[in-house]
Amino acid sequence: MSSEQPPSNHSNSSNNQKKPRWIWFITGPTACGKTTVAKSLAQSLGFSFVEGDDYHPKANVEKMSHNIPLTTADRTAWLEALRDHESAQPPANAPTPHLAVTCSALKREYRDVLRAGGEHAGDLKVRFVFLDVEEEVLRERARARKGHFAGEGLVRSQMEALERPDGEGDVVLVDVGRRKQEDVEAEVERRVREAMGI
Ligand SMILES: Nc1ncnc2c1ncn2[C@@H]1O[C@H](COP(=O)(O)OP(=O)(O)OP(=O)(O)O)[C@@H](O)[C@H]1O
Ligand SMILES: O=C(O)[C@H](O)[C@@H](O)[C@H](O)[C@H](O)CO
Repeated sequence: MSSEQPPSNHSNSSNNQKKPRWIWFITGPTACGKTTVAKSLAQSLGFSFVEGDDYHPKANVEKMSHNIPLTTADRTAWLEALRDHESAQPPANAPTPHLAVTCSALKREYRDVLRAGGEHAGDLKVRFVFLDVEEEVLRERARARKGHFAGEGLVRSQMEALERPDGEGDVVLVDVGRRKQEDVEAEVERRVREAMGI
């Protein structure tokens, strides 16, 4: 567990020491609950919330809405746009400088793109939560969900693309299959607090 304390606001003036800024990517395949969990985490801990789907180019959304899986080339600019949040100023009125960002981050190489910002800045900590869930549950959630461009037809290809982050030390794995939403949210909050030492 880290002994560093996250800032309660953006100022580091009290002891002149640079306090870390944490960027939490909430990851996993379509309909696993990323948006639900990230919003709840942001609300509970005063993080700013970033919806990763908002940064897809139109062409990507068009493909996904027709159940056509994205390629790595399709995902590159999108991943870079999400990574850019790591170096952007946090909103001035946010209670903390930390972020909760949704991003499927299905493959190791995609997570490595997101890790890159943290490697060059000692005060930036890039971490992941992987929402672990079986395909059948994803199908059910995607089927029940209304008004979203990603439907049940995208689930299979997402599972095929997925490289699980087992053994990656900066990833917190949380089982989200057939568990109540509030239990999942509470576990994610607890695990994130534990990692941050707060
Ligand atoms: N623990 C849970 N139990 C049951 N349903 C859930 C749970 N978490 C989320 N859901 C529901 O599952 C659906 C998918 O959740 P959500 O939109 O948060 O997933 P997502 O991973 O962000 O999806 P996408 O990547 O496709 O945008 C939503 O309808 C949500 O209300
Ligand atoms: O990597 C991908 O194929 C995409 O990021 C998808 O995962 C979508 O963004 C999301 O799941 C649908 O809302």
